[in-house]
Amino acid sequence: MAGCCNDSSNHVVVMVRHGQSEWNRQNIFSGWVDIGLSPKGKHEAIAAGVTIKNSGYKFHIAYTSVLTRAEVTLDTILNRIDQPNLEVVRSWRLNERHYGALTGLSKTETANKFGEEQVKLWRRSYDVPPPPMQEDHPYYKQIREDPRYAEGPDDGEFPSSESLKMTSERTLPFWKQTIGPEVRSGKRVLIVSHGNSLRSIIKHLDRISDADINNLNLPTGIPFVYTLDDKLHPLPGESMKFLGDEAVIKKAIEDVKNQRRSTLKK
Ligand SMILES: O=C(O)[C@H](O)COP(=O)(O)O
Repeated sequence: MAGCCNDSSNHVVVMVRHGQSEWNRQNIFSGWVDIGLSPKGKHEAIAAGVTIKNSGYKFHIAYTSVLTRAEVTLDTILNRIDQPNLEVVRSWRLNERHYGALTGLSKTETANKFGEEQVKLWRRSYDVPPPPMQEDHPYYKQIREDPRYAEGPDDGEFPSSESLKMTSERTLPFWKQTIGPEVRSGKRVLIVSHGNSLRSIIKHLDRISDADINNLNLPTGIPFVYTLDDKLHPLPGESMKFLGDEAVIKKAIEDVKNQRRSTLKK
């Protein structure tokens, strides 16, 4: 099987950011709002499945968030790789970072109002959270009263806005206590999640500094591979290896980076 390691102390984890969502397409902050995939996102999910299949990967278990855009991307991939019945663990801890008061706002209009620099801080800095979502926010009730959160997060954990650092405080315990032991036991793991929840895991794995994490933009729907040692440290040169066509990958990364500029007023 391609992508397999004979050395049992090496562990393969494949990660994918969900395909483009309707709000990615419209350039709107989504966070915990349950927005579905756009037509392009559905194609990206299929393409991700084809790429993973062509690379020969098979999995023992998959992890995803409780948001539909990630679940649908995962299901699409599993169908393409002929593993529709794979064990799937869903957790709110892999949700997108909570975008607080910015949720539902246009990224372009927000940049026009608060300035590009401020929006870049909110979107990409390590420890600057967006303003909190108050109870009168149009999406507050929809998120807080969603039955999928009946089992958690509890009131104390439920975010009203999250920086990347705050996002890490829920993703990394899940990585270390739930996913990590499975990886170490020899299971091949697939994770389908979100731009910022994955950035928080990548920051940890690759020991990226608080300053440098600013520059990491994850493309939608492009699978990438980590090969880890027994301590779950990436092997040299085996971090974040994107699968697929190089030009497509480069363009997808640029598209995410330039999102806020796409219709910025002159
Ligand atoms: O929540 C969102 O709006 C996106 O999924 C991630 O957005 P970002 O690239 O602006 O962080």
